[in-house]
Amino acid sequence: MATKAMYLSVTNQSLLSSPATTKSLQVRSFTVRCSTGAASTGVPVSAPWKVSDARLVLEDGSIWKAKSFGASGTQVGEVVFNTSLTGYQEILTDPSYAGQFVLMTNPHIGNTGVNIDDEESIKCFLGGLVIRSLSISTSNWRCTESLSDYLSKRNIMGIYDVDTRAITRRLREDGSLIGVLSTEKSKTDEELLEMSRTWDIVGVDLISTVSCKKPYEWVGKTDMEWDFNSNKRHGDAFHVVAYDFGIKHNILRRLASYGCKITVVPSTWPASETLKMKPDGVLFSNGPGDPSAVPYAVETVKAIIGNVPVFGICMGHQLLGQALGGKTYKMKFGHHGGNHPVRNLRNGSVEISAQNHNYAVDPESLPNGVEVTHVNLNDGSCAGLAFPQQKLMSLQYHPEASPGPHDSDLVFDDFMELMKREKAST
Ligand SMILES: NC(=O)CC[C@H](N)C(=O)O
Repeated sequence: MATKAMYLSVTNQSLLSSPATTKSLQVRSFTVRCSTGAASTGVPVSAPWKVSDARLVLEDGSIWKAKSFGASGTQVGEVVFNTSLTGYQEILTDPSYAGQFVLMTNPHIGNTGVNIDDEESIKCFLGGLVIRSLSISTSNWRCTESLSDYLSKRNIMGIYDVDTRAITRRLREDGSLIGVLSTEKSKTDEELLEMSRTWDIVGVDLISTVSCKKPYEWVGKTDMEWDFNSNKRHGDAFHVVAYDFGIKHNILRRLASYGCKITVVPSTWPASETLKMKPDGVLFSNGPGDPSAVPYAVETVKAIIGNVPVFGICMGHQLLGQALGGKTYKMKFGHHGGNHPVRNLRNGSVEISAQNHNYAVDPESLPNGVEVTHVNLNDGSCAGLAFPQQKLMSLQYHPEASPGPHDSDLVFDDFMELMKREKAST
């Protein structure tokens, strides 16, 4: 197996570096001879490299031949591109990607394998993974499994050897597209195209498919060696109720590291039950899909705001925007990556942030008194809100993420301050 992988590497590299087909063909015959010894017997052998066995059919009619890894089958989803250089495991386990295929623009994926510490939830909720090149070996001291085995066990489809740059350009020009991934030869291109054109992600409640089913307590903190802001803690122990719309574990770890006692509740948990618990604060989490498709969650948020300090992250921010009377809209291709510059309008500083969203709050639609606190510097879209009168703060991006920079982590301090002020005033 290792030998086969080695030859695949040689073949692929040569194909990439040489424009001459003859040269790549020479390398291929070299691979056959050396890996099987068949040349000496003259017996023809099947190619030791993997041939295209999967298709990605986009709703615009384009068909992309690819090689499969992970699960087989047929799956429909919205294709989004993510520009992060690292963190594919956190992306795979971020429940906000439910219903979507993530295309990584970084061409080389799988090189650090996967490990037991980087999971952001209990499973992979995304529809599939689309990459240019699948690393043939893993090299990382924390690695416990290869990406390929990991996806197979979780029944998630992946494809590689596909022109991710060309697809990304198409998504940038035309906006997000629905696609169908298939390894099933029996399905025609037309059938797959029809599937992509009849499925939609807009207006679908996806948070109910990822949320926990009953409340639970969370105690795990960020591992000390990864905790960059531990000297800033002031030692108060706040009780936070965290609404699980698809919550990432690192949000919970960060709150635990700040000394919070955390009760995680399902997306349908009634506001009245939350208020009965008399929490010091409520967190509305990230989550998948269209914020307009979950009016019950908006009603819950509406019933809670004003009563206790609240913090919304991503989907939570969008639901707060709607609960305040504002509107959300679908962006052309959204923001998915680990290096989005955001300006904090309160102090003028710029944060490099991790982002993953296709929807945004329209600041023009918000009532007077609501302050836009953060702006995405790539396109000027709203990246954060505050409404001090209602003890409310929110971010459209991910302060808990660690794409390299930890610039946004201090916002958890702001949430602690909000709860501290409220506690002192009551
Ligand atoms: N990460 C999130 O919470 C994503 C929010 C929402 N599903 C969007 O795509 O905009």
